[in-house]
Amino acid sequence: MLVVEDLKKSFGGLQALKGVSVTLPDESILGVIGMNGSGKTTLLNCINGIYVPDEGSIRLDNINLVGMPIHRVAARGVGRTFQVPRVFQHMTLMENMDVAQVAHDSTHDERYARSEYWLHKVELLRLRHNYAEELSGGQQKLLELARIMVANPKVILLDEPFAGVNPELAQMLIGIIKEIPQQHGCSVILVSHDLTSIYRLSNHIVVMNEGAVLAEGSAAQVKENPAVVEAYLGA
Ligand SMILES: Nc1ncnc2c1ncn2[C@@H]1O[C@H](COP(=O)(O)OP(=O)(O)OP(=O)(O)O)[C@@H](O)[C@H]1O
Repeated sequence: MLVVEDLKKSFGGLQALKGVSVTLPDESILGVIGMNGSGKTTLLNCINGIYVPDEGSIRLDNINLVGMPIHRVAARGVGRTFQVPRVFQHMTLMENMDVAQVAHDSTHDERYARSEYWLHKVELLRLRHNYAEELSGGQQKLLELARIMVANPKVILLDEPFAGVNPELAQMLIGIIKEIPQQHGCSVILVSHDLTSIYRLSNHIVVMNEGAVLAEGSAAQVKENPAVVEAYLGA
Protein backbone atom coordinates (compact mmCIF):
# COMPACT_ATOMS: atom_id res chain seq x y z
CA MET A 1 0.00 0.00 0.00
CA LEU A 2 1.21 3.50 -0.84
CA VAL A 3 0.26 6.21 1.65
CA VAL A 4 0.97 9.87 0.95
CA GLU A 5 0.38 12.17 3.91
CA ASP A 6 0.22 15.93 4.07
CA LEU A 7 2.59 16.47 1.15
CA LYS A 8 3.79 20.03 0.60
CA LYS A 9 5.98 21.33 -2.20
CA SER A 10 6.72 24.91 -3.20
CA PHE A 11 8.63 26.39 -6.10
CA GLY A 12 9.77 29.80 -4.89
CA GLY A 13 6.59 31.56 -3.84
CA LEU A 14 4.30 29.08 -5.60
CA GLN A 15 2.80 26.37 -3.41
CA ALA A 16 2.25 23.54 -5.89
CA LEU A 17 1.17 21.05 -3.21
CA LYS A 18 -0.52 22.41 -0.10
CA GLY A 19 -0.78 19.29 2.07
CA VAL A 20 -1.97 16.48 -0.16
CA SER A 21 -2.91 13.09 1.28
CA VAL A 22 -3.82 10.09 -0.88
CA THR A 23 -3.91 6.35 -0.29
CA LEU A 24 -3.35 3.69 -2.92
CA PRO A 25 -4.40 0.24 -1.71
CA ASP A 26 -2.72 -2.84 -3.19
CA GLU A 27 -4.00 -3.99 -6.56
CA SER A 28 -6.08 -0.92 -7.23
CA ILE A 29 -6.23 2.03 -9.61
CA LEU A 30 -6.34 5.57 -8.26
CA GLY A 31 -7.40 8.20 -10.79
CA VAL A 32 -6.12 11.75 -10.30
CA ILE A 33 -7.85 14.56 -12.16
CA GLY A 34 -7.78 18.33 -11.90
CA MET A 35 -7.33 21.51 -13.87
CA ASN A 36 -4.02 22.43 -15.49
CA GLY A 37 -1.51 23.43 -12.85
CA SER A 38 -3.39 21.82 -9.96
CA GLY A 39 -0.33 19.81 -8.89
CA LYS A 40 -0.93 16.35 -10.38
CA THR A 41 2.48 15.94 -12.03
CA THR A 42 4.21 17.47 -9.00
CA LEU A 43 2.56 14.79 -6.86
CA LEU A 44 3.95 12.06 -9.14
CA ASN A 45 7.35 13.77 -9.22
CA CYS A 46 7.46 13.72 -5.40
CA ILE A 47 6.41 10.07 -5.22
CA ASN A 48 9.10 8.81 -7.59
CA GLY A 49 11.85 11.00 -6.14
CA ILE A 50 12.29 13.62 -8.86
CA TYR A 51 11.38 16.26 -6.26
CA VAL A 52 11.97 16.14 -2.54
CA PRO A 53 8.82 17.44 -0.84
CA ASP A 54 9.15 20.24 1.71
CA GLU A 55 6.95 18.39 4.19
CA GLY A 56 4.95 15.20 4.47
CA SER A 57 5.56 11.50 4.05
CA ILE A 58 5.29 8.97 1.24
CA ARG A 59 5.25 5.41 2.53
CA LEU A 60 5.32 2.31 0.35
CA ASP A 61 4.62 -0.76 2.47
CA ASN A 62 5.63 1.34 5.48
CA ILE A 63 8.97 2.46 4.07
CA ASN A 64 9.33 6.22 3.74
CA LEU A 65 10.42 7.12 0.21
CA VAL A 66 11.01 10.81 0.94
CA GLY A 67 14.63 11.75 0.30
CA MET A 68 15.45 8.54 -1.59
CA PRO A 69 17.14 9.10 -4.95
CA ILE A 70 15.09 8.18 -8.02
CA HIS A 71 16.94 4.92 -8.72
CA ARG A 72 16.33 3.67 -5.18
CA VAL A 73 12.63 4.55 -5.36
CA ALA A 74 12.54 2.59 -8.63
CA ALA A 75 14.36 -0.32 -7.00
CA ARG A 76 11.66 -0.31 -4.29
CA GLY A 77 9.15 -0.99 -7.05
CA VAL A 78 7.86 2.37 -8.23
CA GLY A 79 7.65 2.74 -12.02
CA ARG A 80 6.83 5.95 -13.82
CA THR A 81 5.76 7.13 -17.27
CA PHE A 82 5.82 10.72 -18.48
CA GLN A 83 3.56 13.02 -20.48
CA VAL A 84 6.23 12.93 -23.18
CA PRO A 85 7.58 9.37 -23.20
CA ARG A 86 11.18 8.98 -22.07
CA VAL A 87 12.37 5.91 -23.93
CA PHE A 88 15.93 5.46 -25.19
CA GLN A 89 15.53 6.65 -28.76
CA HIS A 90 18.78 5.23 -30.10
CA MET A 91 18.25 1.77 -28.68
CA THR A 92 16.12 -1.00 -30.13
CA LEU A 93 12.90 -1.94 -28.37
CA MET A 94 14.53 -5.09 -26.97
CA GLU A 95 17.50 -3.05 -25.71
CA ASN A 96 15.08 -0.64 -24.02
CA MET A 97 13.41 -3.59 -22.33
CA ASP A 98 16.72 -5.15 -21.30
CA VAL A 99 18.01 -1.95 -19.71
CA ALA A 100 14.91 -1.83 -17.53
CA GLN A 101 15.88 -5.19 -16.02
CA VAL A 102 19.59 -4.59 -15.34
CA ALA A 103 19.09 -4.61 -11.58
CA HIS A 104 17.28 -7.93 -11.75
CA ASP A 105 18.90 -11.10 -10.62
CA SER A 106 17.74 -13.09 -13.64
CA THR A 107 19.29 -14.89 -16.56
CA HIS A 108 19.50 -13.48 -20.06
CA ASP A 109 16.86 -15.98 -21.22
CA GLU A 110 14.46 -14.97 -18.42
CA ARG A 111 14.92 -11.28 -19.23
CA TYR A 112 14.43 -11.99 -22.93
CA ALA A 113 11.22 -13.92 -22.29
CA ARG A 114 9.82 -11.17 -20.08
CA SER A 115 10.72 -8.54 -22.68
CA GLU A 116 8.96 -10.53 -25.38
CA TYR A 117 5.91 -11.04 -23.15
CA TRP A 118 5.47 -7.29 -22.58
CA LEU A 119 6.26 -6.25 -26.14
CA HIS A 120 3.68 -8.79 -27.30
CA LYS A 121 1.13 -7.34 -24.84
CA VAL A 122 1.52 -3.86 -26.30
CA GLU A 123 1.58 -5.27 -29.83
CA LEU A 124 5.12 -4.11 -30.57
CA LEU A 125 6.84 -7.49 -30.73
CA ARG A 126 7.17 -7.42 -34.52
CA LEU A 127 9.16 -4.18 -34.14
CA ARG A 128 11.46 -5.51 -31.39
CA HIS A 129 14.65 -4.98 -33.40
CA ASN A 130 13.67 -1.49 -34.59
CA TYR A 131 14.97 1.62 -32.89
CA ALA A 132 12.61 3.39 -30.51
CA GLU A 133 12.95 6.58 -32.55
CA GLU A 134 11.17 4.82 -35.42
CA LEU A 135 7.98 4.46 -33.37
CA SER A 136 5.04 6.85 -33.44
CA GLY A 137 4.37 8.95 -30.33
CA GLY A 138 1.55 6.61 -29.31
CA GLN A 139 3.72 3.52 -29.80
CA GLN A 140 6.45 5.13 -27.68
CA LYS A 141 3.90 5.46 -24.87
CA LEU A 142 3.14 1.76 -25.20
CA LEU A 143 6.86 0.95 -25.17
CA GLU A 144 7.31 3.09 -22.05
CA LEU A 145 4.52 1.20 -20.30
CA ALA A 146 6.01 -2.15 -21.35
CA ARG A 147 9.41 -1.00 -20.13
CA ILE A 148 8.20 -0.10 -16.64
CA MET A 149 6.07 -3.26 -16.35
CA VAL A 150 8.95 -5.55 -17.33
CA ALA A 151 10.74 -4.44 -14.15
CA ASN A 152 7.92 -6.02 -12.13
CA PRO A 153 6.89 -2.91 -10.16
CA LYS A 154 4.61 -2.71 -7.11
CA VAL A 155 3.24 0.69 -8.10
CA ILE A 156 3.19 2.52 -11.41
CA LEU A 157 2.58 6.21 -11.92
CA LEU A 158 1.07 6.99 -15.33
CA ASP A 159 1.13 10.64 -16.38
CA GLU A 160 -1.35 11.33 -19.20
CA PRO A 161 -0.98 7.90 -20.84
CA PHE A 162 -3.72 8.63 -23.41
CA ALA A 163 -2.54 12.07 -24.54
CA GLY A 164 -1.45 12.02 -28.17
CA VAL A 165 -2.46 8.38 -28.58
CA ASN A 166 -4.86 7.49 -31.39
CA PRO A 167 -8.25 6.04 -30.32
CA GLU A 168 -7.37 2.49 -31.35
CA LEU A 169 -4.12 2.42 -29.35
CA ALA A 170 -5.88 4.18 -26.46
CA GLN A 171 -8.44 1.35 -26.28
CA MET A 172 -5.62 -1.19 -26.16
CA LEU A 173 -3.89 0.84 -23.46
CA ILE A 174 -7.09 0.98 -21.40
CA GLY A 175 -7.44 -2.81 -21.63
CA ILE A 176 -3.84 -3.34 -20.51
CA ILE A 177 -4.03 -0.85 -17.62
CA LYS A 178 -7.32 -2.35 -16.42
CA GLU A 179 -5.81 -5.80 -15.91
CA ILE A 180 -2.50 -4.68 -14.37
CA PRO A 181 -3.66 -4.70 -10.69
CA GLN A 182 -5.11 -8.19 -10.62
CA GLN A 183 -2.90 -9.90 -13.20
CA HIS A 184 0.41 -8.39 -12.15
CA GLY A 185 -0.13 -7.49 -8.48
CA CYS A 186 0.66 -3.85 -9.17
CA SER A 187 -1.24 -0.70 -8.22
CA VAL A 188 -1.66 2.26 -10.53
CA ILE A 189 -1.88 6.01 -10.07
CA LEU A 190 -3.40 7.34 -13.25
CA VAL A 191 -3.20 11.07 -13.99
CA SER A 192 -5.33 12.05 -16.97
CA HIS A 193 -7.54 14.73 -18.45
CA ASP A 194 -9.45 11.93 -20.19
CA LEU A 195 -12.37 11.67 -17.77
CA THR A 196 -14.09 8.83 -19.61
CA SER A 197 -11.02 6.63 -19.21
CA ILE A 198 -10.50 7.73 -15.60
CA TYR A 199 -14.10 6.85 -14.74
CA ARG A 200 -13.82 3.49 -16.49
CA LEU A 201 -10.56 2.44 -14.90
CA SER A 202 -10.36 3.91 -11.40
CA ASN A 203 -11.44 2.25 -8.16
CA HIS A 204 -11.11 5.62 -6.47
CA ILE A 205 -10.71 9.14 -7.82
CA VAL A 206 -8.99 12.18 -6.33
CA VAL A 207 -9.83 15.61 -7.69
CA MET A 208 -7.08 18.19 -7.25
CA ASN A 209 -7.52 21.92 -7.35
CA GLU A 210 -4.81 24.53 -6.76
CA GLY A 211 -2.46 22.13 -4.99
CA ALA A 212 -5.05 20.55 -2.70
CA VAL A 213 -7.47 17.64 -2.79
CA LEU A 214 -10.85 19.16 -3.57
CA ALA A 215 -12.83 15.92 -3.43
CA GLU A 216 -12.47 12.17 -3.67
CA GLY A 217 -14.58 9.08 -4.04
CA SER A 218 -16.04 6.80 -6.67
CA ALA A 219 -16.72 8.02 -10.20
CA ALA A 220 -20.38 8.53 -9.30
CA GLN A 221 -19.53 10.49 -6.14
CA VAL A 222 -17.03 12.70 -7.93
CA LYS A 223 -19.39 13.42 -10.82
CA GLU A 224 -22.11 14.55 -8.43
CA ASN A 225 -19.92 16.58 -6.07
CA PRO A 226 -21.05 20.23 -6.41
CA ALA A 227 -17.59 21.61 -5.60
CA VAL A 228 -16.09 19.46 -8.35
CA VAL A 229 -18.72 20.45 -10.85
CA GLU A 230 -18.16 24.11 -10.09
CA ALA A 231 -14.36 24.09 -9.95
CA TYR A 232 -13.58 21.58 -12.61
CA LEU A 233 -16.17 19.66 -14.56
CA GLY A 234 -18.35 22.66 -15.19
CA ALA A 235 -15.44 24.88 -16.10
N1 LIG B 1 10.01 22.68 -11.58
C1 LIG B 1 9.11 23.63 -11.39
N2 LIG B 1 9.48 24.90 -11.16
C2 LIG B 1 8.57 25.89 -10.96
N3 LIG B 1 7.24 25.69 -10.95
C3 LIG B 1 6.81 24.44 -11.17
C4 LIG B 1 7.71 23.34 -11.40
N4 LIG B 1 6.96 22.22 -11.58
C5 LIG B 1 5.68 22.59 -11.47
N5 LIG B 1 5.58 23.91 -11.22
C6 LIG B 1 4.34 24.67 -11.02
O1 LIG B 1 3.58 23.96 -10.05
C7 LIG B 1 2.18 24.04 -10.40
C8 LIG B 1 1.65 22.64 -10.54
O2 LIG B 1 2.18 22.08 -11.72
P1 LIG B 1 1.90 20.59 -12.17
O3 LIG B 1 2.70 20.33 -13.39
O4 LIG B 1 2.10 19.69 -11.02
O5 LIG B 1 0.34 20.66 -12.50
P2 LIG B 1 -0.57 19.61 -13.27
O6 LIG B 1 -1.81 19.47 -12.49
O7 LIG B 1 0.21 18.37 -13.54
O8 LIG B 1 -0.86 20.38 -14.62
P3 LIG B 1 -1.15 19.83 -16.10
O9 LIG B 1 -2.50 19.20 -16.06
O10 LIG B 1 -1.11 21.06 -16.92
O11 LIG B 1 -0.05 18.87 -16.46
C9 LIG B 1 2.09 24.86 -11.68
O12 LIG B 1 1.79 26.20 -11.34
C10 LIG B 1 3.49 24.73 -12.26
O13 LIG B 1 3.80 25.87 -13.05
